[in-house]
Amino acid sequence: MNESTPVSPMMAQYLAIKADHPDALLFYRMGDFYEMFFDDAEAASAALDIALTKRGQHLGQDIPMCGVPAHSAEGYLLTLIRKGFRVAVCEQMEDPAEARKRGSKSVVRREVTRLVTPGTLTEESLLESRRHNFLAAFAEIRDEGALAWVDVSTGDVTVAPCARLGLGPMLARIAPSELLLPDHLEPELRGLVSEMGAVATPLARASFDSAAAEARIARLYGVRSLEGFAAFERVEIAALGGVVDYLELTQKGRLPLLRPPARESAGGLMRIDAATRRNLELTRALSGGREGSLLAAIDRTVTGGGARLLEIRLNAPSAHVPTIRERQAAVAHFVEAPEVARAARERLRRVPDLERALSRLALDRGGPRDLTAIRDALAEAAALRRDLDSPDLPGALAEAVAALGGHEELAELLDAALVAEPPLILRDGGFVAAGFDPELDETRRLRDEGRGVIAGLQAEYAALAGVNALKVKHNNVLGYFIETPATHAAKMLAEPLNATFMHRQTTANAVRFTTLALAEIETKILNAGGHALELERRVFETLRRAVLDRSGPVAAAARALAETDLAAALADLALALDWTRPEVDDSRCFEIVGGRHPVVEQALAREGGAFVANDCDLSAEGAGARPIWLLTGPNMAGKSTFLRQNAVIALLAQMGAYVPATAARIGVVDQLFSRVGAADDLARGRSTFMVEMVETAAILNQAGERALVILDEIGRGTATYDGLSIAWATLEHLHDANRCRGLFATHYHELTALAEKLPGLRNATVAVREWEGDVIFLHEVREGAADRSYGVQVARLAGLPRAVVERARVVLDTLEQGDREPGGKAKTLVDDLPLFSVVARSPSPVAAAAPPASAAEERLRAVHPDELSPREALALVYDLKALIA
Ligand SMILES: Nc1ncnc2c1ncn2[C@@H]1O[C@H](COP(=O)(O)OP(=O)(O)OP(=O)(O)O)[C@@H](O)[C@H]1O
Repeated sequence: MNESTPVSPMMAQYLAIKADHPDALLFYRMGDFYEMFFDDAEAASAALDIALTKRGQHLGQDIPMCGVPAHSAEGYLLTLIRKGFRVAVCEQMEDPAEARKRGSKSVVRREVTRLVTPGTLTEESLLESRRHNFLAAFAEIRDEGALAWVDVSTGDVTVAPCARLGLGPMLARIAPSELLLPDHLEPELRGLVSEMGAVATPLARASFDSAAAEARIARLYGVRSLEGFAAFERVEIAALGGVVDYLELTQKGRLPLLRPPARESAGGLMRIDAATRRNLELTRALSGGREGSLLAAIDRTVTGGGARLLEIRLNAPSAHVPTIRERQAAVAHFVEAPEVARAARERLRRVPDLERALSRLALDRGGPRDLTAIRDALAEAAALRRDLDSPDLPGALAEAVAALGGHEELAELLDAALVAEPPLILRDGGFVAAGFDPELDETRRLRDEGRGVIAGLQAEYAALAGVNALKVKHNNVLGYFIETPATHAAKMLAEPLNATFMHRQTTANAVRFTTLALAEIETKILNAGGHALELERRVFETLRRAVLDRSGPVAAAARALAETDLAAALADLALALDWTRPEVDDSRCFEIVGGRHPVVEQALAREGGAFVANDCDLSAEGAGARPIWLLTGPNMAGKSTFLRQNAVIALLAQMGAYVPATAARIGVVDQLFSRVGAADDLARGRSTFMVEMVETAAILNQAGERALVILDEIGRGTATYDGLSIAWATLEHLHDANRCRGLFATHYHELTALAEKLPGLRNATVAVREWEGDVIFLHEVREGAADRSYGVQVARLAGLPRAVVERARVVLDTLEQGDREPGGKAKTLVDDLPLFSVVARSPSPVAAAAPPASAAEERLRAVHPDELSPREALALVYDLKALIA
């Protein structure tokens, strides 16, 4: 170490704390700022775009530094977290005056009070109110795996078995922002985790030790054994243990209010893998945003909790018929009573986010507004219960409505204790209502009416001394004092007045005194402000305790509000868009009458277009069942839309919603697969065709009898004959081996011949009409096979140069005659057809392939503008218009 620049005590403290948190930025509190030093300062100043300065020296080098004001730290934290940093927040744990008492060299005691990471946020400003923010942990014991996930901001905890192979789909479904995993797995899984949009955080293996975990979790919930919650596997306990260990680490012992862990059994949910989610654009459109996704199209919830529940349900539709029916019944209740639903939604709109307020209070990170949020939410919940209560409520809704009430005592307490609109920050005070705490009222009176109290004293003392000119005054040296003109000095200093008035000072014209009462009042006034704040803190703590004592029922009310909101929102959607209640059962039926695609329909509606509804019957039961449809039809006809709409209808039905159709009967689908041929996957650096084949393989290997498989142009990413052969074999495999329900769209018309061989295959086509060389899309799905692709016509609609379109027609005709024989007619084409020979000879292939001129063009060519009168010119315009009409 460089002798000339010894490490300052503060820097020594900084370095010691930093050494405990090497992988986080250290927000080191200094007065009103959080300061960062060294590499942290350089990284943070770049990430936050703030000035990098210097402060002193360390080992002979300048110390880089940057800082952010403590009062606006949240915004900076958000930016840092979004950019992938973790932040250790280090606070001053004592008043600097305390530290000075220990000697001039002593440093204020500081401690890291919290580690801020993507998965552990609770602040309103750091979270999206309508989305969950999950922290997940993956554990493995031998060849069994489990995933646990928790939303610290709402207290939801879930755990499910999850083999390593299933981790990708699980992460795609839950979309955690952070995944904890044993450090030895991190290198292997890092890529997968970041592909799913999460940050991977490695933890020591000990964090996942199942025996220690069990004890840790039992302690957290204050129970002897976890058996009361569910029969957890060891590996599930290990995963939960990882979460709890990390929470203890990051929250520095202050644990969030976690609900008892729910165990998700395998088989209860419709399984949907990551690619299917992407293809169906469940929560994100292919463009990346929420806009254009199915979620955006169906979300009519009016509360944050309702929106979060909707996303969960959409991501994990049920495969359990009774659960699905129960949810449908709740929606149906509101569909049948639209007025009740409307009023309920009006009320729900006013309900603050109960779950998040509750969890901030539990973490002791809450403020007065979290208390008023709970007060207001409970009041609305009670009113909602009165509005909704009726003897004919279906099961799930009846349970929710019951949970909305029963909080009167807490609601009354909060109501009496809090002002209508409190300030944001606890230490500003001013949130406790007058009349709640007599001592606080008195203290505030002293603080606010200090002058009045002093004025009262002045009158009292003037009368006592018999000196009308007696005044109570204030200056910075003496504080409050009593002053009389010098003429009264003798009387004031003599008995009996000198027993009350104590001499402080004599000036040229006046004598100054104090009294015991005045000194007391002065201290009271001075302290009143601080004291009032202290009393308010106490009240806050009492209220916080009262809320936490009832956290179970309050959390249940929060869940009930979300359930009610979701059911009413789905009913609103069904009524507004004329959706129907699907019949869901354990059969292998799949009959949709008049089905529509909600996102495409909404997009068309915005442009004034109408969606053409289509039927689909993939039922796999009964004689003559044809559970697989082979769909051919021109480009742009609506094949992809049809495929997806049926998958989406199954999904909506199983999440418990109504569906965009006039009638629907669906035998529960336990796996949903949707693939589009040759989607680009440049991010993963695989060839498009490779991706397509990997994904197809996954389906062929996994899809069972209850699966619904949607394959859109599989095989298109390679040479025609290879593609056709792969599509052919895939179709046969789905039909014979997987025996699932499915839709298969293709441009390989050759495949339609398979319908004669495979009894469960039906040919279907999307109808178009040809008119004067153009295609008109009817968007109607009918039985039968398409006669051709109309690709050339579609290309023309797309604005391909006319010469290219004409040339393509000629090539197509020749190829069709030669039956796509690679070495045959195509070869002749290259040699014989005019374009290539023309290109060789003429610089203008466009002219060479020019089409015949239209009547209007011919008419125009014949015109000599110089010879036209204005009247003739006008007549010509009319003629031309008539010609092109
Ligand atoms: N049932 C429908 N009613 C009205 N318009 C529809 C319907 N289906 C599709 N469309 C419209 O047609 C457009 C093309 O549909 P889609 O992408 O499904 O066609 P496609 O046959 O899969 O085309 P390609 O073979 O080129 O992929 C959609 O964007 C939509 O605007």
